[in-house]
Amino acid sequence: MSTNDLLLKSIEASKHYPINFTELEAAAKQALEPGPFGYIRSSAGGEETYRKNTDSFYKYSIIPRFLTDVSTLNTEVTILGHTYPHPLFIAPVGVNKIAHEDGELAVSKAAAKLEFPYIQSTVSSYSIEEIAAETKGSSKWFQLYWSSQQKEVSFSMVRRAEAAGYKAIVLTVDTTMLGWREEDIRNQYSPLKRGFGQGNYVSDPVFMSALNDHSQETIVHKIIENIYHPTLNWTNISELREHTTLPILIKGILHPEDAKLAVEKGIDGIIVSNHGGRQLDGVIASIDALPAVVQAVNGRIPILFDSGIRRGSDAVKALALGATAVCIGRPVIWGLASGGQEGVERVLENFLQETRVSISLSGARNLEEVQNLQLFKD
Ligand SMILES: Cc1cc2nc3c(=O)[nH]c(=O)nc-3n(C[C@H](O)[C@H](O)[C@H](O)COP(=O)(O)O)c2cc1C
Ligand SMILES: O=C(O)C(=O)c1ccccc1
Repeated sequence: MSTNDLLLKSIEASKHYPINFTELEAAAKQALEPGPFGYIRSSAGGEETYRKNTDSFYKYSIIPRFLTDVSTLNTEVTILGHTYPHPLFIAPVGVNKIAHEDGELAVSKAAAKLEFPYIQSTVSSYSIEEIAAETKGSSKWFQLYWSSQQKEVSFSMVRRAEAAGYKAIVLTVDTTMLGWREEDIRNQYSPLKRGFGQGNYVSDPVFMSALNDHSQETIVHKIIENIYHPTLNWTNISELREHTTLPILIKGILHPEDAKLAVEKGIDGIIVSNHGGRQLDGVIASIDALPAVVQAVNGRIPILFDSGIRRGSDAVKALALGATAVCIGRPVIWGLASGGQEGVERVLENFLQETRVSISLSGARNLEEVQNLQLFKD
């Protein structure tokens, strides 16, 4: 099918669903209680970085080329030995059951259907094995939150991901502790304290066997204790390296020197991200951090990107600035909250089609040509 056929198809398919981010968020607000809605929507401190993440995209304008014959389009991207049909990934987002009962199962199934690689969070409501069983043959990566009290739990989860056919490990390094999130304080809302996000822990033999008892209170306490990991450092990454043959990516890089260090330490890829503004408020917008990181890495490892991607043209800008692929966060969860698996499918379909149309209308026919697009910066 040509891009045009697909575009018409998605116009039809989206008839009953919200289309853009603002509409999706409004629909999710209707569907959710203030606690869960606030948890997903909000970010850290005065939400300065949250606003900057999206506002900063406006500083970059695409300068299109015309008369290039854009009748064909190939959006394939090869990352760490695997080829993916498009450079759009699902960002790791935990505790999906706060948005919808089907949680990560709905998201991963929608992702499998539309061939978006799925990055599963450590704090998922469903386990690695439950998701793998429902999405056989699809591309999946595993995001790891380092277990500070029991690093054997980290190694066990990584082994399980490997056994389930996941293709990479994403170690998140910006969440040694949760950011200062005023909305959650206001709402007195902590998903972990309420027992969400346990799927990978309660199914983990190493985690469970170390507990004194299997009461909810003990499980919650131990997860919270483990997820607070301020000691995380480069030595832990070497240890992780010894426990998996999968490629390791680091998520949360913003400084070019950290990007260089990652390359020097043998890390296989990085994700430029500020966690959607949810960690340190006042940090640089993710899109503004990207160019210097791209320069520092100089093509040696793939660079994924997230934080602030709201539509296809945002993805094109990030790719043009040197990202190998981009990850979509909150839009997916709003789709989940408002329409379950079907809602996520609509969001992904719209993202895909807008990205494809945007690439073609900027005169590019593949991702190499997208990378060579010129951007004007205000
Ligand atoms: C509700 C919620 C939960 C998240 N959970 C995780 C997580 O478990 N692990 C992780 O690495 N990032 C997590 N993130 C961050 C996302 O991976 C991503 O960096 C962020 O959503 C990007 O910002 P955006 O959604 O504004 O585009 C979470 C984000 C949200 C909104
Ligand atoms: O809220 C988040 O951003 C996040 O990464 C997280 C951390 C612990 C539990 C649930 C989500």
